[in-house]
Formats: sequence, structure tokens, C-alpha cells
Amino acid sequence: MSCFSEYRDIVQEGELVLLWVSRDNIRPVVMDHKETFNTRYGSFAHADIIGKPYGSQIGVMTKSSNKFGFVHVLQPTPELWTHSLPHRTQIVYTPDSSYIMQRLNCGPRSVVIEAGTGSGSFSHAFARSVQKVYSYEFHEVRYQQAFKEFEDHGLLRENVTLTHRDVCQDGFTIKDGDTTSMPLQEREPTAEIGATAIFLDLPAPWDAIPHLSKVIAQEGKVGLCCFSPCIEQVDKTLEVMEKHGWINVQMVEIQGRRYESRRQMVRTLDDALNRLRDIKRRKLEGTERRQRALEAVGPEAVAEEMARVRAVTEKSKFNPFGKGSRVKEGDEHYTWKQVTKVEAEIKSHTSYLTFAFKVMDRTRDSDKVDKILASINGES
Ligand SMILES: C[S@@+](CC[C@H](N)C(=O)[O-])C[C@H]1O[C@@H](n2cnc3c(N)ncnc32)[C@H](O)[C@@H]1O
Repeated sequence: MSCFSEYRDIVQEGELVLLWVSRDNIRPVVMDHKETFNTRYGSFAHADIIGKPYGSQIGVMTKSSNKFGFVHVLQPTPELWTHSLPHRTQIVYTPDSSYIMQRLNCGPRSVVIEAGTGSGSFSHAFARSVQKVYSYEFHEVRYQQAFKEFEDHGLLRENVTLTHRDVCQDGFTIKDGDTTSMPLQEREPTAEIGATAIFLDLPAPWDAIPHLSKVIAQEGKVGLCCFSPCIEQVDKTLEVMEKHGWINVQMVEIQGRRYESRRQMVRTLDDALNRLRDIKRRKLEGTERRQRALEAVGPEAVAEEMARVRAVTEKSKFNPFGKGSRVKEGDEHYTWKQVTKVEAEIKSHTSYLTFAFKVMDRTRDSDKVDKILASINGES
């Protein structure tokens, strides 16, 4: 089974794990008891990780600073892989891939065509969720790198077929003699694909679209999504989609943002005025007290008294504009309003997503329709 779909408890020798150093630094590492994983927070011997449950925090004492450094050991998932994979190309990030899969109705019975493979980010996400993925890449080195990676991750054994192909020129049909991971016996005479969903991340999807009718499912509704960074590409794609019978066309752009939601104390003008009055009063009281004490007991006793008063006022008096004792967010003695803060943009390619659908067999199966209507109306 693929290390991305099989649940594992304990880290074993030879397994691919993801070491979480920080949110922006997740590193794929294959466990080898002779190796060490070096970070600026310390050196982690693989031998100390092997045998630990996935999810464990692994700590080491750094020699120089005598402090503990930590990493977490995680089982690979497509989402974490997208964060940590070696980039060979631009990739599709999770905000896009999850949305696309949902729009294309991807599920355990879907058969997906994906071109090009690129860095395999989306291939891993598809592979976990669908029955079968046919992925195509025309760049030879990238094809070989993806082949090795998919093989190491168990994807080729499980449900991914990778083919070295220029899909714009030669389409998607897989034949004997092609450079592909598909076993020979499955290629004769030409492999039946029957795709129910297609994802094209190519510079010229309009050249690939005319080849699709040969490889899509003949029954049911087939979904297509083209991922293009420029609106001019979208325009050309739309023209070809229309010409080749793709309907229900919609263009979407994902703008991923992370929102932090929290409560903020409501501060009124009265608060500000009271604060100013308080400062003035305390200044006056302080001056008078210091004067009295100085006259009565001398400067040392004054300093002692001042320190005592400062401690009491700092701890007990709340200043809504800054210093003073801490107030817990939501404290019912104060008024709060809900606010959101937009954080820095999260990783998302922000290409245009053009969706379209096609139904090859449009004949109406009256019996089937009657049965569905009867079941909706509660008739037996
Ligand atoms: C942006 S990358 C795809 C990234 C991929 N979706 C991912 O998430 O990692 C585009 C890939 O398409 C490949 N490509 C471009 N034109 C192609 C064609 N006509 N046939 C097959 N692959 C092609 C490129 O070599 C490149 O690797």
C-alpha cells in the first residue's frame, strides 16, 4: 500500500516520514538508523525516531546552548507532502486542489486524467481520493523523477499510471510501445481509460482538449478543469471547450487567506477621559505624599513607601490603553467586539480555474428516470 493512504502507528526503518521543524519547514526523510537529521535546532539521530509513535515530539539537547530542540515526526499526507515536496515546477496547493476535486465530483469511483504531472503535488492528492489516476508528463527528466518518486511512495503499485507523453500532440490513449508505468498486458491493444474527471495544468490546454473525447467515460457526466495563470489562456480555452461540446462552463479564482478571529475590548471616549483624570489625580497624590513623607521621615522611608504604592496600583488598577494588570480576553466586566485580522497570504497559486462538463450519451433512459422519480415520491 502507499505510505500516503495506509495508517501507521510506529515509525519503522526505511519509511518516509515528514519531520516538522516549523510551519514553513517540513522535511521529507527516509528513516535509516545510521543517519542523522541536522537542523539549526540540533541533530536528530534517525535511531532515536525509529520505534516512536507517529506524532511524537523528538527532543535533543543542543551542545552549544544547553537548550532543547524539537521536531515532530509525522506520517505523510498529500497536504503535508505539498508543503514539503522537492519543487520541479510550479505546483498546485491544497486550497486549489481540494476545491477542484470537490467541483469535479471526485470520489472513490472516479477515474482521473491529469496533465502535466509536474512535481506530483496534485497527483498525490488525487491518488488518495479516487479509484484511478492517469498522469502525463512530456519533460523526460521530470517524468523519470516523478516515476521514481511515485514508485517509492507506492502510488504506481496502487492506483497511478504515469506516462511520458506530449498530450497536446499525441493525446491520452496508452498503447503498447509507449513509455509508461502501465503493465504490458493492460496496454493491448489500447488501454481503455474512461475518465470521469480531467485536470489540465498545461500552458496550452486548448491543444489537449480535442483529444479528450476518445478517453472520457461514455456514460454519466464528465468534469474538466483547466488551470491557467493568464486570462488570455482562459479565453482560448473557452473557445475550444465550446467547440468540442463542453458545457456549464464557469471560471473561478481562489484567493486563499487566513483569518484570525478574536475579541477586542471596546474603549470609549469616557475611558480615555477617566484615564487622563486618573493620571492627573495620581500625579497630584504622589507629589503630596512624597512631600509629606519627606517632611516626616526622610528620603529612605519615602522610597520604600513609593515602591509599595506602585506595586499596589500597578496590580489592581486596569488601564484599558496599555500598562496595568492583564485582562483576560472576553472578561465580562468589559465590553468586547468580535474582530478579524487577515494574515499574510497562504500558499495558493491563484490561477484561473475553468470548469466545464460533458455528457457523451445524452439518450434518456426512461425506465431509470421513472424509477428515480418513484423513489423520490416514496412509491415502491
Ligand atoms: C505546472 S506543472 C504541473 C504541476 C502539477 N500540477 C503539480 O501540482 O505538481 C506543468 C507540467 O506540465 C508539463 N507539460 C507541459 N506541456 C505538456 C504537454 N503538452 N504534455 C505533457 N506535459 C506537459 C510540464 O513539463 C510541467 O512539468
